[in-house]
Amino acid sequence: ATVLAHRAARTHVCEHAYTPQFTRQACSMAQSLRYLGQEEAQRIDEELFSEYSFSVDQLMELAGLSCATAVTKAYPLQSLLKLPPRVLVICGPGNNGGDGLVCARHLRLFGYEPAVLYPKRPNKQLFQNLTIQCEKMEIPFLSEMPEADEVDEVFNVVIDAIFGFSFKGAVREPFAAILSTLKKISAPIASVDIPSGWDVETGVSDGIQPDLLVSLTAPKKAASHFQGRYHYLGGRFVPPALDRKYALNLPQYPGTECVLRLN
Ligand SMILES: NC(=O)C1=CN([C@@H]2O[C@H](COP(=O)(O)OP(=O)(O)OC[C@H]3O[C@@H](n4cnc5c(N)ncnc54)[C@H](O)[C@@H]3O)[C@@H](O)[C@H]2O)[C@@H](O)CC1
Ligand SMILES: [K+]
Repeated sequence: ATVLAHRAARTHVCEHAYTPQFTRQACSMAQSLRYLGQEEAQRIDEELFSEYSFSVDQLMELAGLSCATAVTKAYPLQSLLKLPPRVLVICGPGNNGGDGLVCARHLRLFGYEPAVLYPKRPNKQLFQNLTIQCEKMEIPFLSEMPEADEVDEVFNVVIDAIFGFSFKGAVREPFAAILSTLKKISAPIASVDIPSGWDVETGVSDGIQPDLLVSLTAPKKAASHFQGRYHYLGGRFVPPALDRKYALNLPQYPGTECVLRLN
């Protein structure tokens, strides 16, 4: 019965795919999980807010929770060698950084000891609220990026929530210096949505090399160059009609899980 239901669901994807040129061949290609281009990811993001009436706060909460959950699966508390179980969360100036703040708050609730570096804070209520929530959770905010050897001495994992799918061009300061420190550390890096500094579609060869990548909503094209140990899909909030419209072909998340391991 499960197999039949699965087949029926796939047929459904094909019949409702929206592009007029959606041929039988494209239809069969769409059976595997789609990796999105930059503009497509931005369009889907926009549609979630405009057509599907989600608020940014809602999706950010689910995205950040997914990231914290993936971190607990890849680096369980009991496996950490450096105690206390400190984790460094580096947040950028956009929504990827917001996911990082949410992730830090959940990691604290899960028993980790996150510290946040948030050097460029947008003047928006949403980010101010997320910052206050972290402070109230007794999460320290660092005033500067620690040196590479200090990171390795103190932190078990570094969460990279610097840039997501809107990153473009050469990295500007202070993030260029932060990313160059991250290239020197040996502690594992867990990237939120995109490894920061990577071109969203082509990736880059001399960038940071995360050990964990949490792709949100659907992987972006750069994720095909990911060589770390853990690739998770998170952001379990996509309505079926949106999945069909963009032929995302999202896999079934197991049970009540908010993440799914892809590799
Ligand atoms: N629809 C979705 O799939 C969701 C997306 N979310 C997150 O939102 C992210 C996208 O957020 P945004 O569109 O705000 O953008 P980003 O967070 O990717 O980054 C935009 C910020 O980075 C700066 N920036 C861009 N290029 C730069 C460069 N070369 N040097 C220095 N600064 C640069 C921009 O000025 C802007 O402040 C996703 O990757 C994901 O993490 C989640 O919060 C919620 C759901
Ligand atoms: K990132």
